[in-house]
Amino acid sequence: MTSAPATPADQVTVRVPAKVNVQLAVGPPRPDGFHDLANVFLAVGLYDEITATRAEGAERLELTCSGPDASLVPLDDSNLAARAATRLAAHHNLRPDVRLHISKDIPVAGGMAGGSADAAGALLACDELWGTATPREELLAICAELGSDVPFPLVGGAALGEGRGERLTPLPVGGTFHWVFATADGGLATPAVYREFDRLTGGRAPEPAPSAHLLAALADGDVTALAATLANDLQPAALSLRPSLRDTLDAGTGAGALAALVSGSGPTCAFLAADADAAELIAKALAASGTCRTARVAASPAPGAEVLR
Ligand SMILES: C[C@@](CO)(OP(=O)(O)O)[C@H](O)COP(=O)(O)OP(=O)(O)OC[C@H]1O[C@@H](n2ccc(N)nc2=O)[C@H](O)[C@@H]1O
Ligand SMILES: Nc1ncnc2c1ncn2[C@@H]1O[C@H](COP(=O)(O)OP(=O)(O)O)[C@@H](O)[C@H]1O
Repeated sequence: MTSAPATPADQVTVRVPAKVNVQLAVGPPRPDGFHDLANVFLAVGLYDEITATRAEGAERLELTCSGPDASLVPLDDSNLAARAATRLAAHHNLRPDVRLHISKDIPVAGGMAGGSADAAGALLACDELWGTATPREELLAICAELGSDVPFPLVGGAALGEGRGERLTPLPVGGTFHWVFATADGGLATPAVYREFDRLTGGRAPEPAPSAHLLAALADGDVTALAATLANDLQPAALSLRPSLRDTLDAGTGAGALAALVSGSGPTCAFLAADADAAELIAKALAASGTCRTARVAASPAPGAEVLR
């Protein structure tokens, strides 16, 4: 007996992770305004879900968003998920007749690359919905056009991002790391944080390089060694723009975190815990400290964007 031919799905949902930068080494500004980076991305188990639904004959792409931070997400053409779907349609000479829904759990403008995650998720969801089977290399190239951070959530796990962060080399991770993420009221704009970095460094930062100790700590799954090597060159700039983050970092280390740092351009603060139980205790203490909006636990590494069946 032969089975019926598969019919294309009318709806596809993709789950896609947030990131923390366990090392973010930033060089001087380039002529194009970007900065060369040694950006060690680690995917963490906080996820957005992107659902793409067939909308044949629709005048234009439709976009909705749900979740506690939904009101902060732009629903116009500037939304990175919408831009991703439009870009993939153009790549295949298709009309972007699709309805996208973002179920948002990643903090918005928090330095956890939620918008980038949505773009990567939308690309994968539309590729599956339209049956376009875009080769991985082409998907990654489209991601890199959309933003420096967009290729990573497609891949997940851990990776070194070079250039402006878009050129990825996967990294081995030898264990599970437990984190607490303290979100803040109000975001920080990434370009403003890079500008403040340039002001603080006088535009003369050294060329960035990955730390061999940090890569070894990741590969060994050694939480103590990782805690000793976490580094974010954008942290002084984020603290300069938002001095109250110092209280958040101190509250987490006071509650037993092995290390604390600003996640990427901030203002979310990341705390590395010895294990899952310690992470729960640190999250409770942070929530009670009055120094953050929410405190969430998450484990890493997390997988990259994946279709949920
Ligand atoms: C800082 C990081 C760390 O992973 O992320 P967040 O913490 O904001 O999530 C990234 O570098 C953010 O990447 P992403 O948000 O994709 O940046 P893009 O859209 O490519 O660029 C936005 C703006 O950020 C600045 N930018 C970004 C990347 C880079 N290597 N150098 C830069 O100077 C530029 O001002 C650029 O115009
Ligand atoms: N799908 C999206 N989700 C969240 N923000 C988005 C999205 N698309 C565009 N944006 C815009 O990108 C800005 C940065 O958002 P986000 O990616 O969450 O933070 P960060 O760059 O700090 O990691 C937001 O303030 C918002 O205006």
